[in-house]
Amino acid sequence: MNFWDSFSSDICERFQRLVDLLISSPHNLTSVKDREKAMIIHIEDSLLAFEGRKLEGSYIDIGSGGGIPGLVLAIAFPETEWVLVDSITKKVREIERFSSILSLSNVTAVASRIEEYSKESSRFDGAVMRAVARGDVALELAAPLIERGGVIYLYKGPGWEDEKRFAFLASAKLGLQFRDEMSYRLSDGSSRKLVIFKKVSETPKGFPRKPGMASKFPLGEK
Ligand SMILES: C[S@@+](CC[C@H](N)C(=O)[O-])C[C@H]1O[C@@H](n2cnc3c(N)ncnc32)[C@H](O)[C@@H]1O
Repeated sequence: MNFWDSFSSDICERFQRLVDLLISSPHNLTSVKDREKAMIIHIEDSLLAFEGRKLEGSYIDIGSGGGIPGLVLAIAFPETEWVLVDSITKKVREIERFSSILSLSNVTAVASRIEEYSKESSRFDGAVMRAVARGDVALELAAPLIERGGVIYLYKGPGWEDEKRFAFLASAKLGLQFRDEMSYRLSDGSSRKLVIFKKVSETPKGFPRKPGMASKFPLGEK
């Protein structure tokens, strides 16, 4: 079965509409301006990572930019609830505009640094992050926001091989456990990974650290 055949025509139309909105945004949300390429880089990548998985519950997309992968997953799994966070307000306003045009009632967009948002937010069943930070930094930003038993999904490219040792060191300090590393290939031939960590114990006191500290003094190097 063709990959796209697993989605209804209504859902496929929303993916296409989202790509059109992304590439035509005046706020430079993506360097990919070709519609077909953008379908692969943004929609296919967001979805293939979760092929064969069913998402349920509440999720946070940290460093969502123009809403990727959060908006795509919110469309694909309408029964899930999403909070999409980015520190750049104009990007978040665009996410709000896209959600409204696409009539997505399961998406909330928040303009904040994630380290600040962590202090006031309730917890989520899972977090997704694509192209935000090195593995150890990403895990530190996500861990406090997840329920115990919840899951962090990192979208990674081939660079994961070089950064995984940092992520593993950090995970031990954050009450996280590595669960899986799933490889997939986009239809343009590029290879990707979905890396999965589970929160097995409470995040130790002191996290989140102040804004910027996670990347300035990464846990994977201490
Ligand atoms: C390269 S973009 C990736 C956007 C999107 N996830 C994607 O894959 O297209 C990284 C985004 O993360 C956001 N970001 C980085 N650090 C952040 C932080 N500490 N809190 C909130 N957003 C952050 C940036 O503002 C930027 O929009």
